[in-house]
Amino acid sequence: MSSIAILGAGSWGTALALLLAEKGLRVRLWVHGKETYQSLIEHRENIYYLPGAKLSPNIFPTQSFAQALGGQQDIVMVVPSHAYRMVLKQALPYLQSDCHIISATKGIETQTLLTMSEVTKQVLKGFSYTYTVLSGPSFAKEVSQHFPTAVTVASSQQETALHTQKLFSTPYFRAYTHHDVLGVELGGALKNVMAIAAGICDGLGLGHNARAALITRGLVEMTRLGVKLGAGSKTFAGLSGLGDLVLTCTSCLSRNYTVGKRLGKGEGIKEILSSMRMIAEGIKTTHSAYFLSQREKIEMPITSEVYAILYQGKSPLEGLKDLLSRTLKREFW
Ligand SMILES: NC(=O)C1=CN([C@@H]2O[C@H](COP(=O)(O)OP(=O)(O)OC[C@H]3O[C@@H](n4cnc5c(N)ncnc54)[C@H](O)[C@@H]3O)[C@@H](O)[C@H]2O)C=CC1
Ligand SMILES: O=C(CO)COP(=O)(O)O
Repeated sequence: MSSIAILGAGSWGTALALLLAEKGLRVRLWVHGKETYQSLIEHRENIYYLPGAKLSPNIFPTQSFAQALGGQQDIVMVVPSHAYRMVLKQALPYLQSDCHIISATKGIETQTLLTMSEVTKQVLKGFSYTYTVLSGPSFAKEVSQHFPTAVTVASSQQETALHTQKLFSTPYFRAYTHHDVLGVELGGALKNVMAIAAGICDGLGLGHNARAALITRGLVEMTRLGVKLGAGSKTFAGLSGLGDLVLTCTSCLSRNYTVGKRLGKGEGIKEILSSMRMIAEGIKTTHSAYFLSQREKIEMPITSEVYAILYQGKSPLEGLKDLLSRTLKREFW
């Protein structure tokens, strides 16, 4: 039986572990927190991040990088983006040459403004490895319940993308290959900013028209930044851009949308964060995207307003009003 390592046992890491274990792989699941580890060992269930899904006997939780990574060829990175660099650095001594890193993390590093493939390149400098990003509209809960799901797996090398496609695909989980690593990464990260904006819009009770406009104009500014950074524009119309935008801008299952909705209803960001155990990547990604837009001189009005609401104390209603009162424009890309 072949095996795989997964670093990160939050909702997504646990759901992917279940999926791969069902395919007959032995999954070595590296767990960050003690409580989560105990829950996985004692209850064979991740009661904090994915309650209700029992672990198959093929999943082996561990807190040791040596145990998780020893002899592994395929390694899934699925920790929050702020922890990605540190976890990969800790993993490095146990990685074998020519290993395959599959990142399922969605985010842009705050200090460096780098995507996860770029962080990987820095940390694994001089080391031989291949890389795939897995992204797209995929709530962990629905995947763990075998609801039909489609994602994108992108690698600069076609055979690596094909390998990842085969590794993850099941009758209910369909993986499409792609070559545009940067575009797929940026789509998955930037949609979280728009999900916060859509949540704010709904929290304020501004209606469906406003939300549809936000999603569409959100896609425009995501694409504009992506293209400036070197991504392909069409990538953003795919599963990792439009697909994930539609999902997370319209569902209360999205943590980012929920953060936005609570902001729109009048709660403060500190209060919201102190009540959440799970990660809402969009909060940090808003910071990164805002500074990227400044650096690249790209107009990103929705991102700028979400930034002002999250980081400069602007009221959500003022933010939305300012978005609507901008000078009139042509609709073009
Ligand atoms: N949950 C979902 O439906 C999906 C999540 N993702 C992405 O997957 C990544 C992981 O998210 P989730 O699994 O949802 O997270 P989660 O919010 O369910 O759990 C967070 C996990 O991060 C761990 N963690 C916290 N601080 C850490 C640190 N310093 N070092 C290592 N681990 C640490 C926690 O122990 C926990 O296991 C994110 O980038 C997210 O955007 C992508 C697709 C779907
Ligand atoms: O990325 C996701 C689904 O594709 C999960 O979205 P949230 O992090 O907003 O819950």
